[in-house]
Amino acid sequence: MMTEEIKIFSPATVANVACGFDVLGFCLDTIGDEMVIRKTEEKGIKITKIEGYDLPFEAEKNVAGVSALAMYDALQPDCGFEIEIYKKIKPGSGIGSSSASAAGSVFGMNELLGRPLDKTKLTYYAMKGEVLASQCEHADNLAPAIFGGFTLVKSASPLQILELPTPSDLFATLIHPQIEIKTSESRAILPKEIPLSNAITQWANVGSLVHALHTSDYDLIKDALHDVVIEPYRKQLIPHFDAVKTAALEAGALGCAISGSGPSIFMLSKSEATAKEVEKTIRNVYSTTDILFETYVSKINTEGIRVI
Ligand SMILES: Nc1ncnc2c1ncn2[C@@H]1O[C@H](COP(=O)(O)OP(=O)(O)O)[C@@H](O)[C@H]1O
Ligand SMILES: N[C@@H](CCOP(=O)(O)O)C(=O)O
Repeated sequence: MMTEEIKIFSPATVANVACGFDVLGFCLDTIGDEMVIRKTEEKGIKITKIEGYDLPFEAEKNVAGVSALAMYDALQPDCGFEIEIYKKIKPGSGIGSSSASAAGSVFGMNELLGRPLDKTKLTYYAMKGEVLASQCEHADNLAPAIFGGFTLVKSASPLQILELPTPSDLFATLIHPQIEIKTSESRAILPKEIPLSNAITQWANVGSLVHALHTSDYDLIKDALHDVVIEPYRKQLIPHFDAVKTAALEAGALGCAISGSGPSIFMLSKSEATAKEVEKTIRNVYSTTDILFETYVSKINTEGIRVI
C-alpha cells in the first residue's frame, strides 16, 4: 500500500475586487481550508472525510471531487486519490469557499504526481469543479488561490491569467455576515446588459486599479475601487451594506465593496493599523443588529495555496 500524502492550506479569496467582475481577484492569508490528499493503489477519486460543514461525499457532487476527476481523467495516472476536506470557509460566503476546495484537490494531486501541470493548467481543471457551484466557469477566485496575490483573468477560454503586483502595505478587512448567498443565485439577479456610460466608468476603474497596483499608487487604488455595474443589484441581498461601507470609508479604508457574490464585504487599507481600525468600526455597525458575523484582517497572501 502506498502511503504518500500531503496536507495543504487552501486560502479564501476575494473575487471581483469592486470593479473587475469575473476577472480580478486577490488571495487572503488568515482564512482558508485544510485538505489532505493521499495516493491510493485503488484507482479513482474518493472523498473520505469532510469536517466543518455538511457537504456531499460523492465526488461528482462535491467541487473538490469534480475538479479532481477532470484532472484524473486527463492524466490517467496509475494510482487513485483520497481527499479529506477540513472546511473552515462557510459555503456561500463570498470568499471563495467552493474554489478553495476545487483548487485544493488538483493542487494536492499535482504535488503527489511530481508537478506535471503548471498553475494555469491547474486553474483550468479547478474551473471544472467551480462550475458545479456557480453554474458558470469563472476563474477569478481560483486564479488568486493558485497563483497568490492579485490576478487578472485575461481570458477564460482559452485560459489566460495575468499575475499583478501586490503593494507591500496593502491589508484587507472583511466582514462575513453568517447568512448564505449562493453564487448561482446572486448571478441570476444581474442584468444581461449595462448602460454604456457605466461600462466606461467600470473599465476605466479596472485599468486604473491595475496601473495603481503596478505603481503602488494608493490614491489611485482609492479612486479605482468602485463598482457601478454589479453592486447596485447585489447590495440589496446584504443587510446593512451601505452602513458598513460608509463606516469603513470614514475609518480610513481605501475602498469597500462586495466580496465575490456576497454576503461578505471587503475593504482594502494602507497599513495593518488602519485595517484593524476599520475592523473595529464595522463590528460596531453589525453589533447593533441581531445578525451573527465574523470579521477578519489579513495581509495579501502572495504565495497562494501551499503545502503545510
Ligand atoms: N467542497 C465544497 N466546498 C464548498 N461548497 C461546495 C463544495 N462542494 C459543493 N459545494 C456547493 O457549492 C455551493 C457553494 O458555492 P458558492 O455558492 O460559490 O459559495 P462561495 O461563494 O462560498 O464559493 C453550495 O451549494 C455547496 O453545497
Ligand atoms: N465573479 C464571481 C465570483 C463569485 O465569488 P464567490 O466567492 O462568491 O464564489 C461572481 O461575482 O459571481
